[in-house]
Amino acid sequence: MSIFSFDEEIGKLTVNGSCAVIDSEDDGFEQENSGVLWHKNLLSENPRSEIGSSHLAAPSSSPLNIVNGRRRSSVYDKMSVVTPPNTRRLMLPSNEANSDNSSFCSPSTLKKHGLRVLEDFRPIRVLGRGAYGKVLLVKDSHTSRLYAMKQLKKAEILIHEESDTSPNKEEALEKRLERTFAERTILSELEHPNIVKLFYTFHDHHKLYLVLQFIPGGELFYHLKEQGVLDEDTVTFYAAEISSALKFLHSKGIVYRDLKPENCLLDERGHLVLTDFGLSKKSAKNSNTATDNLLNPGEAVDTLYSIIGTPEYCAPEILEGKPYTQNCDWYSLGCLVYDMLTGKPPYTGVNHKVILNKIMKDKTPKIPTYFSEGMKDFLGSLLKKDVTKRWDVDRLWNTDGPKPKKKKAGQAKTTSFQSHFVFRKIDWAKLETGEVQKCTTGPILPIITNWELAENFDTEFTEMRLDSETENNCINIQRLIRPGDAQVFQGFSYVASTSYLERHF
Ligand SMILES: Nc1ncnc2c1ncn2[C@@H]1O[C@H](COP(=O)(O)OP(=O)(O)OP(=O)(O)O)[C@@H](O)[C@H]1O
Repeated sequence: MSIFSFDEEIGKLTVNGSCAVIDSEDDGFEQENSGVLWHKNLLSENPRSEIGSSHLAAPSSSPLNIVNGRRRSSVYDKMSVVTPPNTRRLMLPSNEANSDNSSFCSPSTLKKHGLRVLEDFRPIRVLGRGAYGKVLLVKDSHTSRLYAMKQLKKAEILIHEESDTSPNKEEALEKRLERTFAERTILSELEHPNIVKLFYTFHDHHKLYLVLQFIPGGELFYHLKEQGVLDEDTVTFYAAEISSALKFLHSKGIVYRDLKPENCLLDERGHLVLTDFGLSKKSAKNSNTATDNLLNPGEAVDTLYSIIGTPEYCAPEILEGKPYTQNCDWYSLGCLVYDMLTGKPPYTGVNHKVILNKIMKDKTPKIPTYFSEGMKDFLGSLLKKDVTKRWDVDRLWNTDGPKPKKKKAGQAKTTSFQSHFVFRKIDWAKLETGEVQKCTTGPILPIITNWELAENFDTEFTEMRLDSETENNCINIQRLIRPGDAQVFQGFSYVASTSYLERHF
């Protein structure tokens, strides 16, 4: 199905491609005054901001970082970026193409065309917050089903830092737009038991909305904070579920690029679900082909160049600004496994340069001597800074043919990732068909007495008032969005197929 079909259909119904502007009462749940973006509040309340005012001035592109304990936000384009040769450019509209900012339609028009609108959902509480907006627990007013609604503020995506005088402003904007569409486009094409499901997307004057499956067990980050460290069996179970999701993504030509505990959620049975595909990248090679047109086993997706991700979990080749492939995700898996076992990733630092220096100084990461021999071997193979010596897991992956022999602990060479000693208790065949996820429980069973309470999410979010934005230091959105800017979000709206919706409810 064409990913841009809905808005394009509606576009045809309008005169000169313009639709009615949504009334001010159709704004988001937050009861913001129409057209107002609350900057000071966004900054002071953002729990991920540790940092000084220069970072705070630009939430959309800042390396927002830890404040409470270990929480880290992803880094976008703050660091220098070499333009990827295969980046698909979004066409920015010319000013005369649309001079009234009205690339979206009224709720009644959207409804008529089977699209969802904000008023279909009742907000219940805040689940989390990221660089561009909040994630809310919402209830469908028609069906009473619960969803996680990710809201992205258009102005945050469109505006530039006033201090940014670089000639590449337009290019940076294109990249932000591309990433915004990437999450919606990539998720709408995927179905895997360890990847969050996307049901609907739509947009109004101020925001873009992604209506996702609500994963009630909270972030792995939250459970790590509660438990400190996890035992090897628990960690290898999660590593197997993440690997299955990563291998699936790579086979579709997608690099995830943002593996970290904050993006790993636990479902009601304690199985791991990857969320936040805002930094994922689909290979240009097969972006115009059917989604089931797989790359050959082990074939690399296009080489990428953007420095992106969360530095503590980033592969050295990304931090160095070198070209990289999907193999970067396997290095990040090594960092995450190390983090779950020890309480922190192998290299930490205030920015990517500090982390890179530490990686370069070290011959190999310091793997604690108390780890089992199998785990030392596993981590040593994933955390190789030289990508040519690192495990090429996509090539080593093996579920076909006879069951591979399990390797002994400490055996460095393995012919199959799945047959490594650390995975000796994993039933890969059942994991990959989704039977494990459907019929068994994971090692940590989240306590859920009432799904609407979102008990496994940080109270700093769940106790946040839904209308917490205050009127201080507001910036009028109309001054920030230039005529024609809003047009760039055309094509964002989406409804999953009926069979997909039925399969997951
Ligand atoms: N489907 C979901 N179910 C439950 N909670 C969710 C879901 N999606 C996101 N969240 C919560 O909201 C938080 C922020 O979501 P997400 O990481 O997608 O936002 P983001 O803006 O991309 O963040 P970042 O700036 O860190 O990249 C998550 O860490 C999680 O706690």
